[in-house]
Amino acid sequence: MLSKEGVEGVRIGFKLGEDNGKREGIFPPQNGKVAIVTGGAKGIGYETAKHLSRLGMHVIIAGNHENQGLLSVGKIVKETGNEKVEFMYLELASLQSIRQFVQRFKAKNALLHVLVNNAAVMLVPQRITADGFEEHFGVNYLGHFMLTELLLDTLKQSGSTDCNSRIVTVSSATHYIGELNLNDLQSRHHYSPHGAYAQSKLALTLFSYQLQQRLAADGSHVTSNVVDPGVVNTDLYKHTSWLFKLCKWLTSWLLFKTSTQGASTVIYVAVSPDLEGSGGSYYANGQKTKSADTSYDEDLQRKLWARSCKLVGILEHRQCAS
Ligand SMILES: NC(=O)c1ccc[n+]([C@@H]2O[C@H](COP(=O)([O-])OP(=O)(O)OC[C@H]3O[C@@H](n4cnc5c(N)ncnc54)[C@H](O)[C@@H]3O)[C@@H](O)[C@H]2O)c1
Repeated sequence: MLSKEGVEGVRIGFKLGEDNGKREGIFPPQNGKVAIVTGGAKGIGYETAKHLSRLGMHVIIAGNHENQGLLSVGKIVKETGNEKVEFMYLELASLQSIRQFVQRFKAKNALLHVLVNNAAVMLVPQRITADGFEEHFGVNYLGHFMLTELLLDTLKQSGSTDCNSRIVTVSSATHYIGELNLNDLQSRHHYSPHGAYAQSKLALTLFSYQLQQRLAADGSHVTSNVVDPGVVNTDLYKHTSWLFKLCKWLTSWLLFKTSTQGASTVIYVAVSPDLEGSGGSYYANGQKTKSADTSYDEDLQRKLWARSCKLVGILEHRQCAS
């Protein structure tokens, strides 16, 4: 099957966005490329990892549940026939674990063409990470901030003019109602699970745009984009009320996307030739879309960046230079 560039393409079994039928999931093979998918053992991350493997990529599932990760690797190998799929332990709630993950990855001397910042928790009770960060902020945002920062040199080495490396950060429509409280990023004065999740997703969106600016300013062949996968029937909702779960159970066939549908925009942004060299955008339903006005506030982006460097203990002038 030929993709629109005339390259022998791989159909990966879904249609993109709401213009179903106009654009199908046919992408050029990605053999020889390497991807890391955080939280790739289940849900949207699993489908992303599976489809990237089907395209021939070497995929690393980075997650904090080893058994589940190994089971997912086995399923993907069986289903795609691609044996270059592996699990590597990564606990995003621990800066030490993130550092160790990056050390182990770098010891492989592999390139890195796609980083999918996908893992998340949602609506968890007030809890803190190993480093004392509020869990939504620490896992969803700061963990990925740190991971990306430590992998940036490899991403830069792996990208080229006609084949940029790609950072795909999974946000959520919830970011539209998010507020970033620079005076209380850890929600110590007031905690609401919804507010904390929304703040983490707004932070990821601000980060992704600021990262793109910095990458473009230093002429890197790396792009950074954000994706909203839509409302998807996954375990992310396990901390919701029983009433919500009942409604979800009754209506999921109608109102919720499947994980494969949820992964479609993530995969599109990770590999589509349409987006070569293009960064700094927000995608939903396979289309470039406007994110919340606050997310474009460059002053806020820079402030969050500086604060994040401080919180994770990275010198701002390292990669984070303003
Ligand atoms: N499901 C939806 O409706 C929906 C809507 C909008 C955005 N999203 C986003 O999509 C992404 C994927 O979510 P999903 O729906 O597949 O959820 P999911 O619960 O099925 O998967 C989340 C993954 O993150 C991993 N994870 C959680 N905490 C971790 C930690 N501390 N360290 C390492 N990994 C950790 C989990 O193990 C799991 O593999 C998330 O970023 C989520 O915010 C989902």
